[in-house]
Amino acid sequence: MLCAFLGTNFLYIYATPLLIFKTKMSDDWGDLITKQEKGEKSLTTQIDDLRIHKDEGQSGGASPVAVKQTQDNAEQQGAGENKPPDESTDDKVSKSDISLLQKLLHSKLVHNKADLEVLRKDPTSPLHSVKSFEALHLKPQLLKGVYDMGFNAPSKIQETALPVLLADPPCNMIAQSQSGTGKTAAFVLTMLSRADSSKPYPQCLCLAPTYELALQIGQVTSEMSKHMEGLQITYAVRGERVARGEKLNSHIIIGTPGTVVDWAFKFRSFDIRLIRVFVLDEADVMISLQGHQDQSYRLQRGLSADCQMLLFSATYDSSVMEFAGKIIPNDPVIIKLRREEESLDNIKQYYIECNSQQEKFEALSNIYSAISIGQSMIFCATRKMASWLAEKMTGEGHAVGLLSGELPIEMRADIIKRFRDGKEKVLITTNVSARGIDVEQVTVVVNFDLPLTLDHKPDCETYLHRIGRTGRFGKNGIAINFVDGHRSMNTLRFIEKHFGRQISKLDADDLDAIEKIGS
Ligand SMILES: Nc1ncnc2c1ncn2[C@@H]1O[C@H](COP(=O)(O)OP(=O)(O)OP(=O)(O)O)[C@@H](O)[C@H]1O
Repeated sequence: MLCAFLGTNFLYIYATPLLIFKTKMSDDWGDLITKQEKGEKSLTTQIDDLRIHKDEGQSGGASPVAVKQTQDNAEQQGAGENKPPDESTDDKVSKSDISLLQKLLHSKLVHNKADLEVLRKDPTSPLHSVKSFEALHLKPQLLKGVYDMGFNAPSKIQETALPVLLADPPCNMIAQSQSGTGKTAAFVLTMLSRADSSKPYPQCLCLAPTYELALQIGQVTSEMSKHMEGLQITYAVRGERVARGEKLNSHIIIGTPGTVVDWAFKFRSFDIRLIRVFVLDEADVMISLQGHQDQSYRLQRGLSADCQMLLFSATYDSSVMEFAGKIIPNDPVIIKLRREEESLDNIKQYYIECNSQQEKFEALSNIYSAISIGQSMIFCATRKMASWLAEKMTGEGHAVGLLSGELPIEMRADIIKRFRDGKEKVLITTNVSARGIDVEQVTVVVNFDLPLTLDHKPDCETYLHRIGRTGRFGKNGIAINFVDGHRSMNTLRFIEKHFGRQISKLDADDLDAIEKIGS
């Protein structure tokens, strides 16, 4: 079935002027998926096959280097209630994978109506917001680059962050807001405002947790600076080499902590004391990766006292805050934009009792035949279950997308994009592989398996996150839960009680009743 998504041997992920990611795929996707299901070499590890090519004639690009997937603390998620925990290693998605996936998916701003919280210890730091980029008095070439990217006005977080970021004397900042709200653009703009291309040495240093995330930032930097003649960017990432004693004459370094530490302290390719802007992006991902925290501290300690220090994160828990406090110790302005709350308002919730997997499938078929469903997401406990269901539904003529955490990240992004574009109307997924994705046009969510935590307790937070995506923007949504036995009925009752919202019983054979829920 995946052949339908990827008809060619090569999947092109990017075709920007700067970089082209190209991955060689197996000729036979069916074989690949079978191997994957048998637990042979995971597709994720095949991201090793990725190659990045510099497009000649562009400045600031990376030279060809092999991409190696970071082996970081992959999160694991338990399988469904019918599976013992040791069978639950179905899907593993790391925080850096989720971050990259979000970057690949966010082609435009995520709007967030939540209130911005600003905290500042130093009352002299500026605090006003700007409604236009002109008001920031940017260099004309930079302003041109910003407009060329289609940015007409600052995003919500940029409105408040940019005046602080561009103030003189420079202010330190810790900023948290969900992915897609404009953080990268804000700090890239800051680096480009402060970099002086007439001085032939690195003045801005940006740390990202992984190779791929560093390249994403580099891409934005190159694009935004395309009218700034002479401005040079260097990637300090695995595979890039500097000769011992060789001095960098580029203005901005974007890299991962390990390589930057080597370049700064071992090879002395640049003088870290001359860095004017230090950015640490994706702090929450950074701390999930072994060694990155210590390397970041080491670099931070090498900076001069008047260097502007900035830290960005999509989440803001105590471990991120502790890290942030050490990286940015001096009077940072702290900006937080909370995620908009998900709610069960506007969502009709139902449950259907079934005795077996096959019965669940038949009930699902009845639903799809009785009501006209715009787009729907179906959540399964395990990858195996998701594949089984995808096959059955495809057999019934449904255009189905199957999202599995084992697939390489760019394939997952492609599957999600296809679903967003309406090319598939049904997206079947496991809990883990759906993390971090927002598909707003979904009208029906089906819990083929109810969500459970790793220790097999009802997972109310995940339930809300799965279902909460249907009833957005005042639209009505439908949630259908399959219950197969005593334990899952208890899970359902727990969730019902937790949210204080009724989950009504639906008879899978009563087509009239099913038709009514769709009206
Ligand atoms: N002021 C703006 N106007 C229009 N689009 C914008 C603006 N700022 C950023 N964008 C676009 O919105 C998307 C998200 O922005 P950005 O990548 O800066 O967000 P982020 O918070 O850093 O999220 P992520 O960490 O996922 O990259 C990008 O496609 C970016 O080009």
